Amino acid sequence: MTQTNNNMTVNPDLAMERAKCNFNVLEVTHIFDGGERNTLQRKKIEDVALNSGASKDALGEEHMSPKEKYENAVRKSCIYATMMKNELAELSGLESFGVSSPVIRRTADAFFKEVSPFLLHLGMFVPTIMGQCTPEQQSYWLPRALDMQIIGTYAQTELGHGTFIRGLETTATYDPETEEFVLHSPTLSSYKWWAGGLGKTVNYCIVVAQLYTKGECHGTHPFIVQIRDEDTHVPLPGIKVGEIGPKMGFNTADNGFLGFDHYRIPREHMLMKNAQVLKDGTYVKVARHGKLTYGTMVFVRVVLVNEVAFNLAKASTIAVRYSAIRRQSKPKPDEVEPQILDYVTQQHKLFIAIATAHALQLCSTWLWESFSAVLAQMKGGNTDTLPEFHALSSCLKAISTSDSAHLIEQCRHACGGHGYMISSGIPNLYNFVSATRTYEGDYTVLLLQTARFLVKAYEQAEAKKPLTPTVSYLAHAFSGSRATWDNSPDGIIRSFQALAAGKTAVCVTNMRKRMRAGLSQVDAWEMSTIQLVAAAEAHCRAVIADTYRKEIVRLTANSSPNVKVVMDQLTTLYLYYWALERTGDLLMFTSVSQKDLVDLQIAYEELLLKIRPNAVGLVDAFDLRDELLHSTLGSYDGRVYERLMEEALKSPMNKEPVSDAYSKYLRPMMKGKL
Ligand SMILES: CCCCCCCC/C=C\CCCCCCCCCCCC(=O)SCCNC(=O)CCNC(=O)[C@H](O)C(C)(C)COP(=O)(O)OP(=O)(O)OC[C@H]1O[C@@H](n2cnc3c(N)ncnc32)[C@H](O)[C@@H]1OP(=O)(O)O
Ligand SMILES: Cc1cc2nc3c(=O)[nH]c(=O)nc-3n(C[C@H](O)[C@H](O)[C@H](O)COP(=O)(O)OP(=O)(O)OC[C@H]3O[C@@H](n4cnc5c(N)ncnc54)[C@H](O)[C@@H]3O)c2cc1C
Repeated sequence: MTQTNNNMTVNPDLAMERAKCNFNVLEVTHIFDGGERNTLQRKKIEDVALNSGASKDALGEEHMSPKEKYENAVRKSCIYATMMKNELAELSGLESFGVSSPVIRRTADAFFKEVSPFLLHLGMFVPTIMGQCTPEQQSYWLPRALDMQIIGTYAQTELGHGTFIRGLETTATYDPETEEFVLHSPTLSSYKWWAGGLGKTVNYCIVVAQLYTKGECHGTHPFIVQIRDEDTHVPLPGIKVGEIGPKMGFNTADNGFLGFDHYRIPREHMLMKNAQVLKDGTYVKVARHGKLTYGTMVFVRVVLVNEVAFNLAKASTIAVRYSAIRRQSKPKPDEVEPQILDYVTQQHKLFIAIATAHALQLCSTWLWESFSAVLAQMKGGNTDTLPEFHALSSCLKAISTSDSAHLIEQCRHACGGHGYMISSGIPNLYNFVSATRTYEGDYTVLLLQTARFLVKAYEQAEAKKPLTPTVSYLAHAFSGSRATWDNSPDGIIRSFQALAAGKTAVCVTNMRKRMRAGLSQVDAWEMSTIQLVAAAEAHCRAVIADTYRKEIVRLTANSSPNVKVVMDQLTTLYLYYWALERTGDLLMFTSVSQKDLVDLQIAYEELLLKIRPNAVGLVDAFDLRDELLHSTLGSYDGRVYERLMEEALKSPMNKEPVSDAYSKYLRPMMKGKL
C-alpha cells in the first residue's frame, strides 16, 4: 500500500523507515550544512534556481549525441550563469557571484548530469585572476571575468607532462623591442591538453609556460592569453585549438588542446603578483615563497574535499533509499523477503559511505578555515605555515577523492544490476569523482608531497625541535614502546597517530639503511616510496579521524539526545571501520591483541544494527532534492520500478516497433542472404 507524504505518493517501505527514525532529521541537516542559517539560505537558493524547472531536459542527456549534449550543457550554463549573476548572488550575500558559495556550486548539479563547460572558468580562471594578478591587473580582468564578458580556463597540463610542472615545454620568450611575450609550442608533447572548456567554449585562458628573458629561463609562470576573437569566437592567428575527444566522464566539459605558433601577447598579460618582467626584460621575483604560483592548485585541492563529500552524500542517499525498497532472497522461509538493507553485509557497504560523507564534509570546512588563516598570514608576508598546509591539503585531496570514488563504486555494487543503469545516477557520480583522484595532482604524487613533510617533521621530532600542529603526535614516536591500544574513540585516534608515526619511522630507518649501503638519497627515497605513500595515508587518516571526532563533539554540544547518539554512532563506526581495515598495522605498531580485534569486530557489527533503523533518516538528512540526485533509484518517494520503466520507455530505441537493423542485417543473415 502506498502512503502520501507532502502530497507525494511514497513507497510504503520508505514511509515505514521514516516512521522508524528516532532522531530529528532537520537537526542533522543543520550539522551537515554548518548551521541552521546555512540550511535556510541553501533552501532559498535551491527554490529560486530549481522551482522554475529550468534545470530539466526534455530528452535525457544520455540519449543525446556528443554535439547535442555539449550544446545543451552550454545552454543551461548560460541560464544558470545569468541566475547566478542576478537572483542567486543576492540571495547568497555575495557582491558578485563566483567561487565563494559552495551552495551555488552544489545547486548547479541539478542542471548538469555531467559537468558545466563553465566549471574551469569559475573554478580556476577566476581564482587565478584573484590569486596571481597585481591589483591593477585584477581591476582590469576580474570584472570582465565575473560578468562573463570573457570566459576562460586553466591550461597548464601538456600532452607530455601533467604532474611534473617544471617539465612543461611551452615557452614564453620576452621581446623587449615590442614589449611582448612570444608564446610557442616547440614540440607535439608541448601542446596544452585537457583544459576544461578549451575545446569550444572559452575565449581566454591562463597558460602556464616557461618564462625566458635576456636569454635565461626563470621557470614556469602564468599568463592570461586571448585565444578566440571576442566577437566571432574564431581562433586567432597563431593558435591551434580543438577538443580532445570522448572520455570516461566530463563529456560536457569540452576539454581541449592548444598549440602556439610564435603567438604574441602584451607584457602586461604575464600575471605579475609573484614575479615580474620589467619593460627592459629584467626579471624581478616578488614572492617570498617559490611555490606561490601553484596557488590555484592548492585552492582547488581544498575545494575538492568538499566536492567529493557532496557527491558521496548523493551516492549514499541513492543506495540507502534503494536498499530500503528492494527486497531479495528468503533467509527465513516463513517470512516475506527482507529489505536488502537488513543484510549486515549491505549495512557494512553503506553505513561507512554515510559516515565518510560526514567526515569529509566536516574536514572540508575545517580545511577551508585553515586555508583562510594561511592566506591571511601570507597577506602579511608570512609564508611559514604554507609547507604544512601544502602537506595537509595534498593528502586530504588524495585520500578524500580516492575514498569517495571507492565508496561510490561500493554504492553501485549495493544497488545490484540497477545500479549499473545510467538512470540510477551512480555511474555519472563515479565517472566524475574517479577523475578527481587524478586531476589537480595524482593520488600517489600528492601523498609523496605529504611524505616529504612527514619525514622532515620526523627528523625535527628526533632532534627535539618544535613541531607544527598536524604532526605534533610525532613527538611521541621515540618513547621506545608500542602505543597502548584502547578502543575508546580517543584511544583509536591515538593508535592511528601511532601507525602514522611508526610507518614514518620505518621509512626513515630504511632510507638511512639504503644510503649506508651506498644508494644516493634520491634512490633511497625512490626505493621507499611504497612505504612513504602508506605513511602519508596513515597520517591523513589520523587527521581525518581526529578532525571528524572533534568537530562532531563540538557541533552536537547543544543537540537533542538522540541526535547526539546517532552522530556519535557514526563517528564511532568510522573509527572502528578503519581500525578493522588496518589490523595488520595495529598489530605492528600498538599493543592491540588478537582478542581486542575480535571484540572490535563484534562491537562494529553491533553498531551496524544500532544504526540500521536510522539509515534512511540519515540520508534524508543530507536533504538532497531529487533534481540534484538525477536518480531512478534514489528519489525521495522511492518509486523505483515505476521510474525505471518510465526511463526505459524514453529510450529512442523504443520509438519504432522494429529496428532498421532488422531489415538491413538480421533478416538477410537469418534468410541466408547476407
Ligand atoms: C554556470 C555554470 C555553473 C557551474 C558552477 C561552477 C561553480 C564553480 C565554482 C567552484 C568550483 C570548484 C570546483 C573546482 C573543480 C575544478 C575542476 C578542475 C579540473 C582539473 C584541473 C587541473 O587538473 S589543473 C592541473 C593541475 N596539475 C597539478 O596538480 C600538477 C601536480 N603537480 C604538482 O603540483 C607539482 O609538480 C608537484 C607538487 C608534484 C612537484 O612540484 P615541483 O617539482 O615544483 O616541486 P618539488 O617536488 O621539487 O618540491 C619542491 C618543494 O616545494 C614544495 N611544494 C610543491 N608544491 C607546493 C605548493 N603548492 N605549495 C607549497 N609548497 C609546495 C614541495 O613540497 C617541496 O618542499 P620541500 O620543503 O623541498 O620538501
Ligand atoms: C577530467 C580531467 C580534467 C582535467 N582538467 C585539466 C585542466 O582543466 N587543466 C589542466 O591543466 N589539466 C587538467 N587535467 C590534467 C590533470 O591535472 C593531470 O592529468 C594530472 O595532474 C595527472 O598528471 P598526468 O596526466 O601527467 O599523469 P602522470 O604524471 O603521467 O601519471 C601517470 C602515473 O605515473 C605516476 N607518477 C607520475 N609521477 C610520479 C612520481 N614522481 N612518483 C611516483 N609516481 C609518479 C602517477 O602516480 C600515475 O600512476 C585534467 C585531467 C582530467 C582527467
